[in-house]
Amino acid sequence: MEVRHVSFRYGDTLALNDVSLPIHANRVTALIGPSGCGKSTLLRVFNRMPDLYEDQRAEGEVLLDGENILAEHVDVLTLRRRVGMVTQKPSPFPMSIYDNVAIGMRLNEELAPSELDARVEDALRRAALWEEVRDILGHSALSLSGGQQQRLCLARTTAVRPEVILLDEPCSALDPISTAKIEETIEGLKAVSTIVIVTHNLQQAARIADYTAFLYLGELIEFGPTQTLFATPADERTARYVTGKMG
Ligand SMILES: Nc1ncnc2c1ncn2[C@@H]1O[C@H](COP(=O)(O)OP(=O)(O)OP(=O)(O)O)[C@@H](O)[C@H]1O
Repeated sequence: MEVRHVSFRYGDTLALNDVSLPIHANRVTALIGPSGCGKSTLLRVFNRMPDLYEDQRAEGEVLLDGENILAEHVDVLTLRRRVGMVTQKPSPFPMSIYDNVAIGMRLNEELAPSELDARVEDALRRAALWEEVRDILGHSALSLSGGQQQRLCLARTTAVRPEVILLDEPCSALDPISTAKIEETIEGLKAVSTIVIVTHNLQQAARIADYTAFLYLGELIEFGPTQTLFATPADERTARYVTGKMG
């Protein structure tokens, strides 16, 4: 994916100002920066969430396999199958664990029951949840713990095999053990998808991201391999942020 000169306004408020960066395939890219710098806005532009609101407007281009996904003619429902999103708060549907994972595939693909079972198992394994739920697949998803629900949401998103997975602070409501499991899952998902994650947790970015983008006041200040950005930042604002002296 390639972000080219993206600007974004909420009404009169400029939330992103001429942001350009590459999003490398089958790698994890972290978006970091102080509160209000535009991280979530950029993530939401990637699957055209702002289309739901009248006064929100993106300019510029986001190329996915060379096609500008911000173009008028792009079918947003098809796009959201290619670019899946997991939000901060776990939001399983009020149905069984199995159905939560199967629902997207049932809507989009014609699969035999045995194939569907296999894909559900595969998605739950990738989300490091299979061993915990294999005997209770018919139970309500709402009976799971917060950490399990978040891994279920990851399984639901990945089950339809999106090319890009967007994660908006997926661990902010989780304990350290669940967080470690999610991070392990993200590492495993790189084999099949490109990952973009918004995180406030700098240690998490350092642990899991191959590339990191630092945003400040709606502008991209610096982008590069995570190690470089943390160890030898080029911009003084990045240096202040990654050493905890800003925000
Ligand atoms: N629905 C909205 N309407 C108006 N302004 C908004 C809206 N959502 C966000 N903004 C503004 O856009 C800017 C960027 O917000 P955004 O949520 O993208 O930042 P963020 O970096 O993700 O912040 P945080 O880390 O606190 O989640 C902020 O100035 C914010 O106040």
